[in-house]
Amino acid sequence: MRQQSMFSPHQGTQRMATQLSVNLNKIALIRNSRGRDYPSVTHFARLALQHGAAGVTIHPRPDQRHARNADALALAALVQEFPGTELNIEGYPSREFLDVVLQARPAQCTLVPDEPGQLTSDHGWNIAARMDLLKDVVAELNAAGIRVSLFVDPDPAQIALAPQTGAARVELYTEEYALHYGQAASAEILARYAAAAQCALEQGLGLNAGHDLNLQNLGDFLQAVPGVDEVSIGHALTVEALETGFAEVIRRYVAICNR
Ligand SMILES: CC(=O)[C@@H](O)[C@H](O)COP(=O)(O)O
Ligand SMILES: NCC(=O)COP(=O)(O)O
Repeated sequence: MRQQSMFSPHQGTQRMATQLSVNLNKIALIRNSRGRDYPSVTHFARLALQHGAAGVTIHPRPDQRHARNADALALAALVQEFPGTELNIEGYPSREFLDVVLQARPAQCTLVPDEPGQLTSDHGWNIAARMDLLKDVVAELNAAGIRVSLFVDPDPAQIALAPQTGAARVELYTEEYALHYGQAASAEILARYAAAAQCALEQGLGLNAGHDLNLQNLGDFLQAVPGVDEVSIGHALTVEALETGFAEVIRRYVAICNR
């Protein structure tokens, strides 16, 4: 049972479960550092789904430095083996990206306003400024039966515009929360995320969240921010998996060396 956070706007009420979508970008990054399919993105996707994840996420970037377009098709096939699970493909809606998404037909596509060479996603959409583009792209994806989520800052003014694009969900960009977690500013920041979430719910939007969420900061976020349908987590999750398993693997190698 999660502890109730002091910031929870829904204290005393039962929180609906949030779906975990495991982002496999960093598994792909290690794979790409050698020529073979090891570690295999589909193998780790399968492990995630076998162990209770509700879905998997990839964010193929234009330089294909981690998840690649081919991964989209392989993962689309894999989730079919796990009824009720979903593939989420994130990215900037270039023509190349949209063609990959339309071929893979994931349950969800998260549109992110990334520049081609961006290190990682670092801001949400200015929906007012990109309304025409977003309307066209969302219509194209919706026509293919793909639910669309828009990556947004925790800004009610932007979120209030999301329904005009036709998007069904928004994803709150959570780096600011994660960066300040446990610091003096965190209560005020969390309150802003809760207000942004409330705005999304009032607009009838589904609500996702992601970026730099981890085992430490996720629980308080979900207690304080109402109605989060899905979190997508990859970078910290991969590091945490290494931290959890590293010592044991060293122990096994040393045991072999000492035989
Ligand atoms: C859209 C988003 O929130 C990003 O967190 C992204 O999916 C992670 O991308 P990288 O793995 O390239 O940093
Ligand atoms: N949408 C966010 C995501 O997929 C993963 O972000 P991160 O956990 O890798 O920072």
